[in-house]
Amino acid sequence: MTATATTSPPGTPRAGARIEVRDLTKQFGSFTAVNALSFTVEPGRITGFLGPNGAGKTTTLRMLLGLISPTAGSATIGGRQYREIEAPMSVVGSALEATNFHPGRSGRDHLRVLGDTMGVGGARVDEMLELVGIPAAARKRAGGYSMGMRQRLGLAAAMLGDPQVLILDEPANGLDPEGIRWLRGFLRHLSSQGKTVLISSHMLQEVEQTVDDVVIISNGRLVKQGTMAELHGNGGAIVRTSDTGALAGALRVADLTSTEQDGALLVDTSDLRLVGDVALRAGLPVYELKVATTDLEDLFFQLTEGTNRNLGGGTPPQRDAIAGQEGANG
Ligand SMILES: Nc1ncnc2c1ncn2[C@@H]1O[C@H](COP(=O)(O)OP(=O)(O)OP(=O)(O)O)[C@@H](O)[C@H]1O
Repeated sequence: MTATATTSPPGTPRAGARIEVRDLTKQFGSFTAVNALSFTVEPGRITGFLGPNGAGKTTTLRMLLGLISPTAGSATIGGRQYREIEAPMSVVGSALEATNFHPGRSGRDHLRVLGDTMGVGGARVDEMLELVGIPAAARKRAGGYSMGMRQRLGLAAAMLGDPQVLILDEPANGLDPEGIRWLRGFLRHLSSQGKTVLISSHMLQEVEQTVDDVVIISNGRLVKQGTMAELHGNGGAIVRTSDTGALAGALRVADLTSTEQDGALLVDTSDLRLVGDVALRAGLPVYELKVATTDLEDLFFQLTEGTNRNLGGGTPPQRDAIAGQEGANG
């Protein structure tokens, strides 16, 4: 890795910084886009910031990055508001939209201009283009880039200052399955170095194999924060036999609670051998035995869409009509 003012010495991964959002609220006129939102994002983990379209994800990220001011509450990175951070691009890298490149400038030139403002040299630019897999394409005009290439260029820009914290808005958008797999490996590598990674998405399924933790919002409010494992649930075991009542009794004797579900039993343990042994001792056949998993798509829908204001509820105001009220930073 090329030594620059902002690059860590080789082999000494820097610890990331925690993101803390406390009672964060943003109103556009009388419309509350983000409503008393609180959550934390830990270093060394990939956190998915999830919610349906219009839930308030981008608005939250813009407040976190000091692009708009909160109406109330706070959003800090490593204990400081973005605007208080010295050399912020070496602490926080972000890609909010994949489209804001000058169309006539090559991807490489775009990064060079950005690098100049950060004191980062051309070698680092080329290294980042290599890292995101577009070294050749980066010499062409960004106006001709596919969505996936723009995403990769945005990522390279976010990484230029070797930041501890990476904040990406819908980074999987426009990537094909191979691109999503690549992104997963890329982010996993960064989090394993102790960096803090926050990515937004309106689809849980899109990022379910990528993220460790989730923050789910709907209508500007938090509906769930937890680990992906918690979201999947401990599940329990599902067992199917010839005599459900008899197996339920045998499980009870073994101190296991079960409930009938679609002709099978849902048992409050994820130890499948234990359930199989109980059935064997009771002389009952086992037709099916598996860990019960949560249907994430269903869960996400239950948590969010049912109350989504953008699906027929209250009408948000026209963006442009309100945007002018934001002042210079809005
Ligand atoms: N400048 C603005 N003026 C008025 N309303 C706004 C403004 N910015 C956002 N909104 C509204 O706030 C709500 C939240 O928007 P936001 O872009 O944060 O949602 P999101 O979760 O990022 O959605 P998406 O996945 O579609 O990007 C939406 O109803 C949006 O129309």
